[in-house]
Formats: sequence, C-alpha cells, structure tokens
Amino acid sequence: MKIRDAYTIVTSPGRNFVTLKIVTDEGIYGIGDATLNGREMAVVAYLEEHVIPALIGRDPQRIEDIWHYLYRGAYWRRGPVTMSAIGAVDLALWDIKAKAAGMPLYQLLGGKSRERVMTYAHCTGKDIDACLEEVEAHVKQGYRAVRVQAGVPGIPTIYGVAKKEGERYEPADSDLPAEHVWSTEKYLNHVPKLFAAVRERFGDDLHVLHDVHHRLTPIEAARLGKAVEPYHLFWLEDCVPAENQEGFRLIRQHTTTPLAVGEVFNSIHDYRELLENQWIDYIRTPLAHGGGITHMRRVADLAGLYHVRTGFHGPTDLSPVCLGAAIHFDTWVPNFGIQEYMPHETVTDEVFPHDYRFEDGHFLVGETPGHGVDIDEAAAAKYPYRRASLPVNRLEDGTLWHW
Ligand SMILES: O=C(O)C(=O)C[C@H](O)[C@H](O)CO
Ligand SMILES: [Mg+2]
Repeated sequence: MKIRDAYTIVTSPGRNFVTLKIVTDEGIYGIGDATLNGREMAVVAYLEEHVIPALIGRDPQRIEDIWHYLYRGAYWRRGPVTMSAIGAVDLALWDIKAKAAGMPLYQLLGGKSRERVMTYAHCTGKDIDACLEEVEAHVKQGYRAVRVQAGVPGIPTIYGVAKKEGERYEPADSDLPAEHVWSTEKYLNHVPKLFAAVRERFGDDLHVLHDVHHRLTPIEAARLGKAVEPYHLFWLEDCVPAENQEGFRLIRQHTTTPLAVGEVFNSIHDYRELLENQWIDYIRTPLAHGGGITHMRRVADLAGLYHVRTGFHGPTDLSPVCLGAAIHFDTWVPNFGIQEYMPHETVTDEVFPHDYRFEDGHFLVGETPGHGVDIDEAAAAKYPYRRASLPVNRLEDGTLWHW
C-alpha cells in the first residue's frame, strides 16, 4: 500500500476545523484532526509545505517510522504547530491501518479495557445559582461528573462562562483577541463558595471538577487546593502555567486536591518531571495536539507507572475526528480516568458523520473499521474559514496576564 494523495480541508461549521485526509493507492483513506484553535492556518501551512510532500509514495502502514521521520527527522522539534501536524498524520494513518485490518481502532490498540467511557460536562453560570441550575440539568441527563465554572463578582468576563445568558460559551469569539480583566484576589475569595454550594445541594457522590485556566501562582494554587479539600474535587485543572514544572512541588506539598495538567502540552518531555515526582494526577493532552496515538500512548504508559490517569481535553475546538479517536483510546487505555465532553453543534456533526454514541453520561465506542469518523467534503465546502482568536487577559492595572 502507498500514500497516493494527502490534502487539508479547512471548514467552519459553527467554528473552524482543519482536517487532513490521506488517500492510498488501494482506495482506503484515513482522516486526522489538525485543528489548533486560533492558529489553524499555521498548521495548514506546516502540513502543506513540509509534511504532505514528504508523505506521498510512503507505505501508510509504517506508522512508527513515519512518526519518527516527521519528529526526529525535522531539525526543529516539538511545539504545538509541529505536534498538531504530526498528530493529524498519525490519526489518519491509524484510521487507515484499522480500516485495512477490518477492525475498529480500539481492537488494534489492544481491545476493550472497559465497556463505556465516563465523561464530564461543562456547567457554567453567571453566578453560583445559575451554575447550580446547570448542574441539576446535567445530573438529570445522567452525567456522573461535572465541571463547574461561575462568574465572579467584580470580574466582567471570565473563562468558561458565556457572555450572555442562553448563549454557548465560545472562547475564540473575535477576529483579534478580545481583552479580558482578571483579579486573582476576587477569584480566590469567591470560588470555594461555589464548591460548597455544589456539595450542599448535590451531596458527595457527584464528581466535581474545576478549571483555573493557568491563572494562579504556585502558592496561590496551594491556597486554593487546600481551601477546597472539604469538597473533595475530582480534579483542579491547570492551576498554574506549567512551563515551570518545579512549581508543582510547592502546590503538592500543601494540598491533597488532585491536579490535572497538560491541555497545552504536546510532548512526553513536558510531563517528565511532573510524572516522575508524582506531582500530578491526570494528563490532559488531546491526541490531536500530542503527536497522535503513537506518542500519547507512550505518555499514558509513563503516567501509569506513577498512578496517573488520562483525562483528555475534549472542547468543541477539537473536531469530532479527535473526539472519535479519543473514545477508542479511552476504551482501550488501562489507566483511563475521564473524558471531557463539550457537545459539538449539530452543523459540526453533520460535516463529520461518526459512529460513537453518547448515553447516560458515557460514550460508547463504535464498531466501524477505523476510528469511526468521516468528513462530508461537500458539506464542509459550504462553511468557509473565518479568523477567530482566543482572548488575552490583563490584571486590573493593565498588566498582561495568563488567559
Ligand atoms: O476545555 C478546557 O478545559 C479548556 O480549557 C478549553 C480551552 O480554553 C480551549 O480549548 C482553548 O482553545
Ligand atoms: Mg482547560
């Protein structure tokens, strides 16, 4: 088998997505997700200029060799653009291999380790009461786990909360980055009240998660982790920007609240100190950004040595292709924890037909050979790309902060 053709498809059904399609001389094709929110066209350029020309004529079954050719063979390694491009190729090649074998992807990975994949939903509200209503609605739908984010008095726009009532939360909401204002003091004083209210109304069994979205310093994160211990969170996510892995030593010294990290990581090397020192509890890198299945299963295996489990990133800015592949991975991986789930818009699902199903707070993997997600190219062509940027954050005095 040889790769005959490969091309990118950029479409915006509800939001921007980049898909890589790899076509073989035997008629089998595979698709991979190459979406990097707010940086879509950088990945397209990397694929078209540097990756696709080098793929033509290769044997698509040699996934390992192609991965190392694109990673080790490129003098300039790592980084979100490179690793998303490699991730897209890798997902497409696993799709081809599984189709050629006539197997759903999870079988090729090693078979089922579980019957269904637990997800967590996003529950948000302009204030605590509105957030509790969202939790109530999701619990009624069968969710066992919810991420709670509520507006903070005195902070006009905050991560995770829709700008207007009844609207969906979409972070990449403007042509150029919108400017938000952040106050650590207001946030830290308010947010423990949210978890207290959730536990009081919903009891102890519900899994409760929260995303700090990189905004604290290690000692502030330690304070928050300690303050919320009575509400036993499932995890506290991205409590600090994680370039300085050593910062987690300090957080860990102070709190037993479980920590999730890694949605902006793309390499096993980003995790090494965190895992080897047992400073974190969940890894978050999605397959599409972490060099695909070939690389992320190495990260998951390393994590497993330290009792760390997976909790893959699953926002709407990853396409159903990434989500579909993740559901196969989650069904197989021995140290699975949870899968994030933000439902895609109907129009997105129409462009990306898929066989995974959602039921009672869980995903059920499909049995179609491959990863079970396709792209309707005629439908995709109806939605042209439009530039959309993630916001930036400033402190109240104007200092640029982490978003
Ligand atoms: O889903 C999450 O946990 C996120 O933090 C979502 C990110 O803000 C989003 O994917 C950025 O593109
Ligand atoms: Mg997050």
